[in-house]
Amino acid sequence: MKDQVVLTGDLRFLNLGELIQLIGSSGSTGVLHLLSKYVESPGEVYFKEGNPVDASNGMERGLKVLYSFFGWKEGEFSFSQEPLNVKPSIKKSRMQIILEGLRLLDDGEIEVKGAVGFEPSPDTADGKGGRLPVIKGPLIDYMDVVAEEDFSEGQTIVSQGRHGTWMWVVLEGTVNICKEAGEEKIPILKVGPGSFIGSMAAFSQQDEVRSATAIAADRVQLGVLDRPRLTHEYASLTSDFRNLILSMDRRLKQVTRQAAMGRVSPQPLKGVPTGKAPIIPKGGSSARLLSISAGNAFIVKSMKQGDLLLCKLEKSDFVGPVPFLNIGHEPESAAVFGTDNLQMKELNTEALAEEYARLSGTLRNMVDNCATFISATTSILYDLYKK
Ligand SMILES: Nc1ncnc2c1ncn2[C@@H]1O[C@@H]2COP(=O)(O)O[C@H]2[C@H]1O
Repeated sequence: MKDQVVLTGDLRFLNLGELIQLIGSSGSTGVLHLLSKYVESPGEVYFKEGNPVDASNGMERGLKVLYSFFGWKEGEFSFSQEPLNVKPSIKKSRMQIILEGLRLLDDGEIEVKGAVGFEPSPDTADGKGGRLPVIKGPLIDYMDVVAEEDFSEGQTIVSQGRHGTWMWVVLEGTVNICKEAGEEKIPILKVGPGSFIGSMAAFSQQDEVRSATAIAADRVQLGVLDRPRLTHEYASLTSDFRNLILSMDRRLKQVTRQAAMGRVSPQPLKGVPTGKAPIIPKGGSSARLLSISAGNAFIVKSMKQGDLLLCKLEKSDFVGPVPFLNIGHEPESAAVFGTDNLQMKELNTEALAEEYARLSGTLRNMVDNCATFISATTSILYDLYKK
């Protein structure tokens, strides 16, 4: 493969977090070159299939160097697709890196290189302030946008508990995603252009209950998606792929519920068979992708503060790494425990990867976006639990 520069630009317009998301959504392998007149040597971030695996600046390498690039507020970048010749030293998921990088920057732990200072922290949906990252989706495929809708700041787009199956892609502006608990609206995430609103479970159901409330944080333009076309495409997928989509949707709902509870008080795990050996240990490199046919599995993150249950899985849910998605759970950052009656069958990851590659742009973006939401919400959950 010949080295090929596929993306160049100015860091004032696309920051490192956005670049990582962009390169991540294209699944590219190559090197991101950074140049800043405020730093002596150029920086490099090495991407393997869309994930940063190493970074270098002068003689220094690794995750700390990658975080330092979040402080490069001015400069130029170029990304070239090329084969990699580095030993991966970074194991964190894209979203964990972005969230941690932004947090370190906000906390003043990363030196800002350039004339631009800190951006003010955006307010949260409840007006109490605090930092919520904005999650952007992959580049929008306008093929499936059938209409546009405008919302003004503070307007509710969907309300938790209401029924509805419409789906949108954010074209412009930012949307606050909140969980409602009694009178309280608990902010979970902000989502920006390219992100989707509306659960993918609606593909398999005539009726769906909204799992959260979405409120326009500023002037928002949404693209209404061609649900009949997307539902038709969904129906044409293999049952394994449909189950994968539904299972991701359930994971997102569970971690979101956990994150909302975590804001009230951290919930330690109950009733999880952690006394037994895990069926997938954290970091286990030989983990396969499995589907549950009976019993339950529990995804558990072990932290200094104690074990944290991320989700409880049941029949038809997948367990183990999905090679083409990064949700930041097992095996790289969490372990899996199973009940005694747990039965699983192995999934054909090659066939699933081929099916993923054949998806329409919009459906693939929705799947990727859901994975990013899971990973981002899980990172928020970790942060809450640490406090
Ligand atoms: N943790 C989350 N991160 C991002 N978006 C979410 C999250 N939880 C819920 N949502 C969105 O909020 C929407 C509420 O309605 P739905 O359940 O149809 O679909 C939901 C998702 O699109």
